[in-house]
Amino acid sequence: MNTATKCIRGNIARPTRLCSIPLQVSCCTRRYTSAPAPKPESGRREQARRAGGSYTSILATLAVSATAGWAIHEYTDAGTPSVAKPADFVRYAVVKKEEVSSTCSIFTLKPAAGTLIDMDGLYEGRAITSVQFKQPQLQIARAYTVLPPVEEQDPHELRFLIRKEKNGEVSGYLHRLPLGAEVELRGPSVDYVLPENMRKVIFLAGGTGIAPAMQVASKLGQEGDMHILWATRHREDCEGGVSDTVAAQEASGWSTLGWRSLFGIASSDDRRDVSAATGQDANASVAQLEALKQTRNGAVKVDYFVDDEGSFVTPKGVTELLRRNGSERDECRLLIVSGPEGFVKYWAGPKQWSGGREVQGPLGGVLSGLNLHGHQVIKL
Ligand SMILES: Cc1cc2nc3c(=O)[nH]c(=O)nc-3n(C[C@H](O)[C@H](O)[C@H](O)COP(=O)(O)OP(=O)(O)OC[C@H]3O[C@@H](n4cnc5c(N)ncnc54)[C@H](O)[C@@H]3O)c2cc1C
Repeated sequence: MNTATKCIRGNIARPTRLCSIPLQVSCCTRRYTSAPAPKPESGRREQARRAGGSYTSILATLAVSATAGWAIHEYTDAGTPSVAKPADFVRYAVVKKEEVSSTCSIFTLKPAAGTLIDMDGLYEGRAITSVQFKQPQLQIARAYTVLPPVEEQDPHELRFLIRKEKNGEVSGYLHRLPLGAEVELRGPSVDYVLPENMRKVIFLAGGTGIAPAMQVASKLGQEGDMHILWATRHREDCEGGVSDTVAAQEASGWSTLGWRSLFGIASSDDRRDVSAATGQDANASVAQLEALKQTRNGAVKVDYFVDDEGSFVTPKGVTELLRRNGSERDECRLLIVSGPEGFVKYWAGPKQWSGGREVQGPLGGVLSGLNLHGHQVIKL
C-alpha cells in the first residue's frame, strides 16, 4: 500500500490563521468601477414625501433604495466587474458541484458580487497558480489549485478539484456548502513559473496533484511533451482512465510485460490494473484530462496507478522514464512532483519555509538517489 498518497497535500504550505483579517472583509475588497450611485439620503426624503410620511412606507422605500443603490454600485459600466488585489478576499458562490468520487468533487464558483479574482494572473503566462479559500468560523485558509478552463465554462467562473479530507477543516467545510452558498477566496498565488524553454516534463501526481498537472499540460508549448504518472488510492478517483503507454503497446502488439514489471503490476487477468481499458464513463477529472490531451495532439501522455489495485509508481519505473526522456541536447527537462505532503516528501523530500515563504528546499527522497538525466526536480 502506498502510504505516501494518504497524507494531506500542502499541510506544510498552508497559511496560518487569519488573525489579522477582520471577519467582515468582503466590503473592503469591493471596488467600484461605476459613476457614483444616487445618494440614499435624498432618495429617502423624496420617497417619504410621496408616501405621505408613513413610517412603514419610509422603511420599505429605504429598503428598495438601498437595494437599487447596491445593485448600481455592483454592476454599472455594463456590468464590468472590478479585479481584486491578490491579498483581498472576494465573495464567490458555489454554482455547481460535480461528484468525481466518494471523496472528491469539482466545484464551480462564480463571483457573487461585482469583484473577481484577477483572471489574467490566474490563467495566463507560465505561472502555476492557486487561490486560498477561507473557513470563516475558524478564520483559516487553505490553497486550492484552479483547474484550466473547460470549453463550456463561463469566463468568470473558477473550477477546483477538492478532496474531502477526514476531519479536514477547510475541505470539510467546502464539501458541506450547499449550492448557492457563498465562500471567500483570495489570490492568485503563483506556486511556480514554468521555464520558457520547457521541452520535456515528467509529472508525478498523487491524488489532487493532478490539478497542477492539468495546468502544466495546458501551458505546454508547441515543442514540449509531457508524461503524467497519476497515482490515486481508489479506481473511483480515476474511473474511465486508460493508460496511454500500455494502450499504445497493446495496440502495436507489443508485450506489456516490461512496463508491468517496471511498475510492479501483477499480470493476473482478474485484476484491473494500470493497463485496464475500463470502458466505463470517465469521471469529471479524467474527462477533463482526456479532453486536454486531445488538444495537445499526442504531446501529453497519462498513465494511471491505483493503490487498491496494486499498481504503483515505482523508483524503477521512474528511472526508466528519466533515461528515455534524457537527451544530449541542451533543453529544459523537468520532473515535477505534486500531491499530498507525504507523496512529495517520499519522492523529492519536504518543501521548506524560509523568510515566511514556502521554498523548494534541497532535493531529498527517492529522487535524490536516482540518475536524473538532466531533469530539474520541482515540488508543487
Ligand atoms: C499550493 C497548494 C495547492 C493545493 N491544491 C489542492 C487542490 O487542488 N485540491 C485539494 O483537494 N487540495 C489541495 N491542496 C491541499 C489543501 O490546501 C488542504 O491542505 C487540504 O484540503 C486539507 O485541508 P483541511 O483544512 O481540509 O484539513 P486539515 O484541517 O488541515 O487537516 C488535514 C488532516 O490532518 C488531520 N489533522 C488535523 N489536525 C491534526 C492533529 N492535531 N493531529 C492529527 N491529525 C490532525 C485531519 O484529520 C485531516 O485528516 C493544495 C495545497 C497547496 C499548498
